[in-house]
Amino acid sequence: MPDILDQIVAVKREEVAAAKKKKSLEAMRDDAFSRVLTRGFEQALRAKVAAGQAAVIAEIKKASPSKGVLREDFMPADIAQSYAEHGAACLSVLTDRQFFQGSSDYLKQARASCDLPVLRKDFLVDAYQVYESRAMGADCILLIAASLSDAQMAEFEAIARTLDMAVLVEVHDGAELDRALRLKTPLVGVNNRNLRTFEVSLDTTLGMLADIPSDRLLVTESGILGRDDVQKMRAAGVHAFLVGEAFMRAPDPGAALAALFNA
Ligand SMILES: O=C(O)c1ccccc1NCC(=O)[C@H](O)[C@H](O)COP(=O)(O)O
Repeated sequence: MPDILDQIVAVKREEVAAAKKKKSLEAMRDDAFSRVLTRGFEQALRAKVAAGQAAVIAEIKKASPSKGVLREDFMPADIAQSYAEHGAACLSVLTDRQFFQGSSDYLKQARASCDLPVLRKDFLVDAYQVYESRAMGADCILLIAASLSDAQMAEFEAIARTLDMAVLVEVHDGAELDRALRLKTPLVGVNNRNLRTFEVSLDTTLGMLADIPSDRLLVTESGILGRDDVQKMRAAGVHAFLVGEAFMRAPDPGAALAALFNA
């Protein structure tokens, strides 16, 4: 039985093949280039850190493979506005439908309701999806080292750069970090969740800290649930966070962000 990451990648390949039949690569590329203005994703993170604050990428996700449905009352525009009012640096919006109950419409609604830069949180397996990400309005894409070859990561990053999109490269171990550091992007996410087993440990980030060059901006991802977690990270010199579940389960996700990071 293939693990969950392999299942997701297989579905993504099928989705891309179907999408290309509806809209060609050339047409998608034209759409992407017609959207000229990106919002500065890296700049938004760095501004928070420079101000001595936590830089929070606040996630909008209805459900996940490991936790099921996180939030019934799911209104992406309202959630995005609340995040913006409570000091998020950026948004992350799940667009995968099958495994996360996400949608490209959610990304569009969230981005239209505030002025924060937006990460398209999905599983990219084909260059087509990089253009598609920009066409739907994303300011940043995610490259998951566990599911991409070096050549794919370099190709997708190069396309993202031509579209003025930021790239967050995600790793989970030292070997993936070595590969990620061959890219140009300064944004390195360390996912505390093993995407194949769902095991979560904040020691994943803490154990890799020393190997991340100082010119990279480390984003710790997943499993940040309480103020102790935030304090532990900040004491270790980690100031950028990607958080989903802790906010999604709260009545007001933005207020939960403030309580976790600003109280
Ligand atoms: O969240 C999952 O269950 C999951 C399963 C398989 C692949 C990816 C998955 N999540 C993506 C993420 O990395 C998280 O949504 C993100 O880092 C936020 O994590 P959390 O704060 O723990 O919701």
